[in-house]
Amino acid sequence: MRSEPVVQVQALVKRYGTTTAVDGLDLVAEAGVTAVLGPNGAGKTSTVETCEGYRKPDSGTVRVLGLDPVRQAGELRPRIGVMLQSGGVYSGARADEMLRHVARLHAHPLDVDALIERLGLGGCGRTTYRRLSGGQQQRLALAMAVVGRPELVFLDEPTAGLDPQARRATWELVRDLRADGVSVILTTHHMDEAEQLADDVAIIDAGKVIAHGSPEELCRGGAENTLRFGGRPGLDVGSLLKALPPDSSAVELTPGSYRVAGEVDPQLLATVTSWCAQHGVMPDRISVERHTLEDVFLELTGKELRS
Ligand SMILES: Nc1ncnc2c1ncn2[C@@H]1O[C@H](COP(=O)(O)OP(=O)(O)OP(=O)(O)O)[C@@H](O)[C@H]1O
Repeated sequence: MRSEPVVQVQALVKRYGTTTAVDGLDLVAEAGVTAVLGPNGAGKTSTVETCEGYRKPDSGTVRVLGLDPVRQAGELRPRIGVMLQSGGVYSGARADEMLRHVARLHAHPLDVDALIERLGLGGCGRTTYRRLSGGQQQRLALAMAVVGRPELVFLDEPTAGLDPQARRATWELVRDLRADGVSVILTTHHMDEAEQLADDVAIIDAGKVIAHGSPEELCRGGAENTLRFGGRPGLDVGSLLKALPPDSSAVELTPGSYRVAGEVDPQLLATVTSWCAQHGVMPDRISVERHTLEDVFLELTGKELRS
């Protein structure tokens, strides 16, 4: 693993006329998989395209693998892979030709045939790009981004519109890239994708990073998690509260239905069950409601993600 961050963005500003798409954004991505989440128009694509060297910052600094993506593009380009949402491909070329062409531009490419099989493109190698389905075009774009064995790959919504099987194949490929020491910056609208794949998540809203951390850290840092259990009505919740860590709460919501809120971890679960044992309470149900990244996102931005 590299010790220096793969991406360092400081006070980035990107404007289009009177629209400020990126508004003083700071982001540090370490080696591994970083997911960039945000509602429509949050500035994700503008940020990522600036990192790829396709857009020039209005102000601020961007370093990718320690290099300036605009001024040192010649040095950077062979070391990164870029999956564009669309375009950049000659639509009359055959899928396998394009992939082999990109592979030849790199010193140590992946095995093209294995990659074609891997992404379920085996049947369409001889098909021209324009005749591929949307999902096939997307998988081909992914293959072209990774075939050169880059050190860092930018994937802009890699699974948008894919069927579940192609989505799983894409996830597997991202996991393999990570295992091979390749870092990935991934924009996505799928929370489960971020939760499944990312070491770190940056949530962007209105051109700024508003939260950054591992999925676990972000879920812990959001609203409290809760534990619910059912027992006989009228239990002494004051006594239960004394057994719990200081920032917890315990209430009887309706007769016989109890809710404990706070940092719900295995220790807290053990404390509640042990308190029940000491007081001769046999819970008839017990459940832990963990906050998902989706909840955290909604709390922070007040917006739903496009699905
Ligand atoms: N080339 C452009 N010219 C003018 N405005 C633009 C341009 N590209 C983006 N914008 C505007 O900048 C803002 C941020 O757009 P950007 O595409 O970076 O956001 P995003 O988070 O990637 O959104 P999405 O999830 O919808 O792709 C939006 O208001 C968008 O309309």
